[in-house]
Amino acid sequence: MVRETPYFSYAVGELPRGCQLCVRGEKLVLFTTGACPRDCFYCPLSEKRKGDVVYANERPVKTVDEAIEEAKIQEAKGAGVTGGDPLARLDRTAEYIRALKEAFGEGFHVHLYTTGALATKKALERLYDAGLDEIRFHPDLFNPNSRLFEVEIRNIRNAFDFDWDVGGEIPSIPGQFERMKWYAEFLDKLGAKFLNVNELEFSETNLRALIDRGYKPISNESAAITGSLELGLKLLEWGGENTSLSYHLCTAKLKDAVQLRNRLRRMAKNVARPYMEVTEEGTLRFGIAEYDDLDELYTLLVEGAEVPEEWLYVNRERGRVEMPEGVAVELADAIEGDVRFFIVEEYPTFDRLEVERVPLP
Ligand SMILES: C[S@@+](CC[C@H](N)C(=O)[O-])C[C@H]1O[C@@H](n2cnc3c(N)ncnc32)[C@H](O)[C@@H]1O
Ligand code: SF4
Repeated sequence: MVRETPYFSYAVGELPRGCQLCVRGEKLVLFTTGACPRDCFYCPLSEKRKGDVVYANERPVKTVDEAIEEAKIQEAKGAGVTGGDPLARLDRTAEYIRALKEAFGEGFHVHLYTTGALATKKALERLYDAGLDEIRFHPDLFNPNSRLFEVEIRNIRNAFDFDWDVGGEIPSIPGQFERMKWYAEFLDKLGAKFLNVNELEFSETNLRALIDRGYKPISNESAAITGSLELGLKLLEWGGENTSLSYHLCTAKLKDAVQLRNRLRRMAKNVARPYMEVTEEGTLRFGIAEYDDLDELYTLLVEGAEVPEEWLYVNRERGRVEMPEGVAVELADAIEGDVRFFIVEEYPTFDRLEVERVPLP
């Protein structure tokens, strides 16, 4: 019953539509607020994202138009609306969903993650009217002292009044099999479509709390927590036999090696300048030269070394001149003095995260 997918994940039944697009890197990640009524010990949000901030992928946005522009760069076919709890800023969340649907058409698939704490019938109606296609609930299952759990569970029922896909999405927390099973049965009785289970991962902000509870990363190279994947698989095996839900066990490796890589590749082809090479990984690879005086450096390269101007780009923000990799290699050999040459690899994301820097001799 449980099958391994081509994306390093596991499934019972069909993948939710939101996941089908996400694994191909076709979902814009729209973070509409860091505000959240909960305080989960495993919360992965960075300090920066815990505020009332809006991001489209890695890009901080102030307007709907900026989010639409980001979706265009990615050639996104849908969006996953996340947070925080997007319902904590309902007006803004509904505005962004509506605007994306208007800009890209009805077929642009939008799914949303929520705690359920604020999912009144009225709030859900607003999201439905804005065009939301799929909703995923993550109630406070693993907190025995929860103030919100009862309300969240009651609110989930409200979602079945609308013609959209309803499911659950929870992390797989070692030691919590009974709670996970309980939630699967609850969703099944309501007639939900799916339950997604995430392999538990640590981040900078939750590592201490996870270690204090006895959880450990599986290795130095991975953010995944020991035992989470195995427990998720056990739930899928049980669920496949005992419920009619579809299940998707989403692994740390899927997020890293498949979803992110595919999204980067889609973006890279649209942001690469002519002197940049797009790698298999979806990163941008090119050469750079650094020197205190960029104008002097530019003149040296054009007049002294006779590099065609169209191969050079003066990036003042980053304090460097950019060029094709091969040109940097040749110049590093030919030019003596204080100019420093490197080959760099960067993400094609708004923040242009540098992932590799090799100095040229
Ligand atoms: C990152 S959250 C975003 C929406 C909302 N903040 C929430 O927690 O539901 C999306 C999903 O990630 C999962 N999740 C939360 N913390 C996690 C962690 N530390 N590792 C892996 N998955 C996690 C939950 O299953 C949640 O449904
Ligand atoms: S519901 Fe999500 S954002 Fe809110 S505290 Fe839990 S993990 Fe963090």
